[in-house]
Amino acid sequence: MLFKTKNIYRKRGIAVGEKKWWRLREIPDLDVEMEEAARKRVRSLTKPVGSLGMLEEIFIRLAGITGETIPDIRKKAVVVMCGDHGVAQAGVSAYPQEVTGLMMENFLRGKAAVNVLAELARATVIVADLGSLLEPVPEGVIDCKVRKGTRNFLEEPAMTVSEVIQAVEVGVRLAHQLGGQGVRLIAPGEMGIGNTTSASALAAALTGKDVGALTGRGTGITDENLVRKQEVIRQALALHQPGNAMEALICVGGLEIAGMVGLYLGAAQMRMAAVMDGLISTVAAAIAVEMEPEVKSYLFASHLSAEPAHRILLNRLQLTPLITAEMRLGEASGASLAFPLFDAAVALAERMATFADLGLPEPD
Ligand SMILES: Cc1cc2ncn([C@H]3O[C@H](COP(=O)(O)O)[C@@H](O)[C@H]3O)c2cc1C
Ligand SMILES: O=C(O)c1cccnc1
Repeated sequence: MLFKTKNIYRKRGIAVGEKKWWRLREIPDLDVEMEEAARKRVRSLTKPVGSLGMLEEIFIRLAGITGETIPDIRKKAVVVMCGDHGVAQAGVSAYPQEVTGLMMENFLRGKAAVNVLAELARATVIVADLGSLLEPVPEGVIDCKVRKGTRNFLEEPAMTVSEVIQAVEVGVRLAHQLGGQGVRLIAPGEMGIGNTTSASALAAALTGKDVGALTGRGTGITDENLVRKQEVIRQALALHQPGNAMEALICVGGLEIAGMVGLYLGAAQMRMAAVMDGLISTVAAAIAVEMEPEVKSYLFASHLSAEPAHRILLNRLQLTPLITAEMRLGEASGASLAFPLFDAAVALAERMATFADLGLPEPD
């Protein structure tokens, strides 16, 4: 049976937007005094004012996030959230659904792109299964499977309210655990064949932008399949008519995307800086910001994906990507690639001489 989201709420009696069930802790404000001290420190360094560009901004915001004069960001984690998508049956990806499970095993062996890049950045890689079709969940993967794949959102909402709640909570709790272990920089990543269709539909629902303008080729689909992908998204949005971000997540989202929403919420609650990757992670971050606007202060954009919706979402979040490398992979590969820039930002502020060290007056 087809039904609209509002009816789901009525059926289950859950006021998803009002109860703030994801708020395991309050999101702390940034430490503005520490930010001010960091800004002063950056100005005092032996270089023209502003010449280290975004590296300066990173250092200042990290100081505000951590409350530390020299933020200790040695502990970094990449969390690859995995889930399959019912809509993949509509022929919207260039690859079959089995690839999701195969890639999970690849992550475990340390052989995926994200493993290589995370290792270079000395970041830990954690893999969590929220909804893959793979059974049993391989040892080494965190088993938090809510359901084997989402429903095909061309026919019915992808998830139920309670499934979304479970998946978001997985992310929030995982972020809390990592924060408790001293992780200061987190990069939510994902694996899920078909998830650029889900993410583009979410981006369209969030921004109201034209589906034709924001839908890309994901894994590299043909012209013909791109037209089909756009049609799938239009049909799904016409069917469900989501009225807000949470309704959109329920109707056209994914389990791994909901889990990433939780990671961003949990990261902010734990004063962790969250580095976004490409389209899928950014749409999850944008949903988290809709749920809790304070999340935005904890977000950093790593790279600009070739997916057109990514630029649109970054503009909406008013964030500038550090890297433009025409990547379109996901997994948190772009975020991992950007991790060393964060170390660079801190090292520069910590180790450069100041004008005072040279016996020169500071710039006005
Ligand atoms: C081998 C392989 C490795 C990947 N790693 C990330 N993705 C990326 O591609 C998928 C999204 O694209 P689409 O919507 O077109 O299916 C996601 O799983 C994403 O993380 C991969 C895709 C493949 C094929
Ligand atoms: O932007 C992304 O994250 C992306 C793009 C294509 C395929 N998978 C992920």
